Amino acid sequence: MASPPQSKLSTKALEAAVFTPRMSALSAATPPMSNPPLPQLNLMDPMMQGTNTYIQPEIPPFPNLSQTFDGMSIDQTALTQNPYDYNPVAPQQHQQVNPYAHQNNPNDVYYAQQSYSQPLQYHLYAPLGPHKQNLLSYQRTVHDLFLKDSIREDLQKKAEATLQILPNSTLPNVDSYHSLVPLDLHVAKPQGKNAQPQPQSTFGHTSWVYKATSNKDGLAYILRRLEGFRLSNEKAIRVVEHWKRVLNANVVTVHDAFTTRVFGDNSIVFVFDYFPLSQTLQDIHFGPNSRYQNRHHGAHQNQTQNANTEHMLWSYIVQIASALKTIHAAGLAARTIQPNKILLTNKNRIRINCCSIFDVLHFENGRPLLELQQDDYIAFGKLILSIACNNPHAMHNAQKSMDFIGRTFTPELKNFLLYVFNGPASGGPRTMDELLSMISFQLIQNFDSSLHQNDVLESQFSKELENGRLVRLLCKFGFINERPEFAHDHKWSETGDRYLIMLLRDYIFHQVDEAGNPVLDLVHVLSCLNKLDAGTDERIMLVSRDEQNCLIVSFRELKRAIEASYSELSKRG
Ligand SMILES: Nc1ncnc2c1ncn2[C@@H]1O[C@H](COP(=O)(O)OP(=O)(O)OP(=O)(O)O)[C@@H](O)[C@H]1O
Repeated sequence: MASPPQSKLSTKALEAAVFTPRMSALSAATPPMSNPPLPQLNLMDPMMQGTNTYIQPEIPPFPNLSQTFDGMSIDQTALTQNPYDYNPVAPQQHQQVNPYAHQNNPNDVYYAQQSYSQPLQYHLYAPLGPHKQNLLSYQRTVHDLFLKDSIREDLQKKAEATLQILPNSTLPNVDSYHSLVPLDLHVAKPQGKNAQPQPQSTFGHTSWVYKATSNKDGLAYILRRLEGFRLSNEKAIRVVEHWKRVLNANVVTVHDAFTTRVFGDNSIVFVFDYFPLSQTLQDIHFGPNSRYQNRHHGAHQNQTQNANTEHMLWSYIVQIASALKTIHAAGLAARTIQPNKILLTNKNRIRINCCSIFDVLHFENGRPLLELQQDDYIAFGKLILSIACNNPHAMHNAQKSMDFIGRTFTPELKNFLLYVFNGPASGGPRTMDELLSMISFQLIQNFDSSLHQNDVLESQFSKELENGRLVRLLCKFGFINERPEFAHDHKWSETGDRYLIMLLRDYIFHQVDEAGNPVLDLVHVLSCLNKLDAGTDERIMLVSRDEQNCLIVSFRELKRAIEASYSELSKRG
């Protein structure tokens, strides 16, 4: 019998980390679920030939300045000015939630059907295995070999949200977009005497946000529809062409805008990039489910908490400054810097949403660009002030709020706010270059964090580097070994290549130790499969099942044998 391989991973360390026993223990503990039929994956030739062809599984749907300003105060005219007419109370009246972030609400118009609630079995991704400190430096757990569960689960949820559809939807196809799913749930309102008018969005029109799939490229997009809008000037909609060229990692890219009557009215639709499971800063910081809800920044928090809050604020400031730099350089103004129009798409990762809409809607107003851009700075300051004070109404008592900022955070933050509210001491207009030089140290710090984050992701991805190849190889094994229809075909199963492959499989998967116990060594399996796929010249000893014969054979020869058998199978198929 083949002796156990010299693996760097101890059998003991792996005992608790092997798939099968744990998975079955989990399934035993889990009440049986009425699972939908498994997706039909077509594992045909393209995959086996190493091409990137991927057959989309059918996913079952489920519901839901370097100048100090310390002695200065804020110019009251700047504070009373409200460039965007932003009313922080409005979002509460206009109750909207992301259906993917919440469970079904029976009052919701679209998601009352319980029947298609079928979440993925995330419990299967729970971290398992012994604690790191029990292991020696050369030992690894299974989880060290694959992508972190939290990242995989996050990506799974996002993919699931992207693929979600609305069964029995009566929503029409719009232009080249189909499979519309509404993302902002308009809560059912009482009818008749108590009927209330449909709430208006930031844009002064009833607005709807749909996720939709493009039939040009198959990708998911956001369609933002404004009801009852008549385009009076053809030129207005062409502004979007300028916005299409604004490519910045902190701006939600706009792709198109068109008018339509498919909803039975005159609507204008803007097409944006879709970021699954994103939430607005309004939801995150001031929403009913906000984790900051009962938190009072400042005196009640310790220094570490204040430092964390400031770290988050600088991250927001740097990202918005980057977006504004690109937007202003393109001869445009953002006009939507407000909490309900900034999306959080990942931890501390924000993007300005809905750019271009005001430019189209208020085209006729023709306000000077410089004025609009200066309004962006004030809106920027209001946003940061309200988040720093954890109070959407912080602007109502700006001086008190600024005193609070001065007591709680570093002087740099206060100086930043004074600059965006008051402008430079020289009295000229604010400029992005001046602002950026003021916050240059924070830019470097954020750049550094983002490089660290890249390194973490790269090391995570490297763990999955070879998995695609190995799965294809395992599939070939599965196709070749133990074919019942060829069981009595002497030529197929008993001789040459197939015999070698069978012994190789025993060598890789069916090793036993001196006491005859199975050796479940994942590192041995992975290293054999990698050597086999590479076709190395390393030779191994394969032992027949009756222990009467030994064969010394290289991985290169074994690879050739697998290729030959697989091509014979595909010829017969
Ligand atoms: N580009 C996008 N990608 C993914 N989700 C989005 C995108 N834009 C909006 N959403 C989702 O749609 C929800 C509603 O967005 P919306 O901008 O209408 O916010 P709102 O608070 O309802 O603002 P308003 O009062 O103007 O309607 C957001 O909470 C967000 O989850």
